[in-house]
Amino acid sequence: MTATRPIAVSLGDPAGIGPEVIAKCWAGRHELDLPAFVAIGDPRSVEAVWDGPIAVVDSPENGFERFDEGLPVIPIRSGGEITPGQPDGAGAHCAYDSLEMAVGLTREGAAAAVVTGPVSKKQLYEIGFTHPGQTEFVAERCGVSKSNVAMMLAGPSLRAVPVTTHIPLSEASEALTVDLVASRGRAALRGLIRNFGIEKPRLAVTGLNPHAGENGALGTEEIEIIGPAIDQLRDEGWDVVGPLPADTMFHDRARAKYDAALAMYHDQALIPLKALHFDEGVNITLGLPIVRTSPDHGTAFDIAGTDQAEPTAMAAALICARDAANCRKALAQAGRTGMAIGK
Ligand SMILES: NC(=O)C1=CN([C@@H]2O[C@H](COP(=O)(O)OP(=O)(O)OC[C@H]3O[C@@H](n4cnc5c(N)ncnc54)[C@H](O)[C@@H]3O)[C@@H](O)[C@H]2O)C=CC1
Ligand SMILES: NCC(=O)COP(=O)(O)O
Repeated sequence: MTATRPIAVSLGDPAGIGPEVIAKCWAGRHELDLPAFVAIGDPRSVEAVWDGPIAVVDSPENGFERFDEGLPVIPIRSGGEITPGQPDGAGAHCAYDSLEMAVGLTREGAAAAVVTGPVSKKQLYEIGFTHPGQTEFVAERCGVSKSNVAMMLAGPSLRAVPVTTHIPLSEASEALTVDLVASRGRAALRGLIRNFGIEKPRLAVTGLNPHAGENGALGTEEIEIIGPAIDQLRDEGWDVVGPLPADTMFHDRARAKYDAALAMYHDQALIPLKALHFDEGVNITLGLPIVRTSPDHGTAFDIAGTDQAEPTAMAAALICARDAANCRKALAQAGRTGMAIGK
């Protein structure tokens, strides 16, 4: 990461806890050893929950220069009043515009990485946001097909990637295909090399059904879809095991055997991750030309404005973004892409 390129952080929904956790990160930047960052969003959303110094800036470079003066914020004004815990349409537009600018600044190279603050999917859907989440939005802005990115939730002792993400559970089984499972698996494996520097990544793949289908007696997705996708990845030279029963894949001894778990649906991956690491979980989008991370938690409207929000997951997202950017830089300097083992 070059000296003048901070991380761009979109503040997320102005009525959520994004403004509070990023302000707390700035206040704790020395103890937490955080990289320089510039926030993007409405400065009033920070003022509503924090009485520390704010430096209104006009570019990431300017934010970097003034980082020690106050929390640097590139302003995106919300059209309405901001009341913590009470989201509205104007706030959703502000969250959307902040996200757009943070991604744009990172894509053009003015910022080293993007960290996205928590948004309310419901509020965004109501103003016409057509993507299931920020993951797919960033993928589209980067020109990457949504099936070639993967949403990884990462904590100190578990990394988990769901194949299907923000769709109703009743549709998850229908959405699984050999190609989708294989492409998410490939994105996960490449992502482990490119963002975490793991030279020979090991992937463990869950089944969908109880006991991974019990040899077809409890469901056939393992035989017809997940198994063939694993075979494809193995044929490409990747170290992949599965399909394994999901209920026995996440205890301590099991987790020691793999670098990431590929799960079939959202909660199959996110429940173990959040049970183990809610306060330090990071959401990282794999398969992008830029680095994008986010804290694992949401908008927490129930506690916004009450000074109860823990900044630790946001701090972990900043550190993960810095480390991933540095990892990619080191690979590039070695003339490598990180797209396959040894490559
Ligand atoms: N990265 C993102 O943009 C994400 C957005 N969401 C969105 O957030 C909204 C709310 O989702 P929920 O399922 O309620 O999850 P949530 O993470 O916002 O809240 C769940 C519970 O954890 C608490 N909590 C969350 N973060 C905390 C923190 N940093 N410190 C202390 N307590 C914290 C909340 O007060 C609440 O009781 C939804 O609209 C969802 O779409 C959810 C997850 C990630
Ligand atoms: N459950 C994870 C989540 O909601 C974050 O999704 P995204 O907005 O980062 O795609």
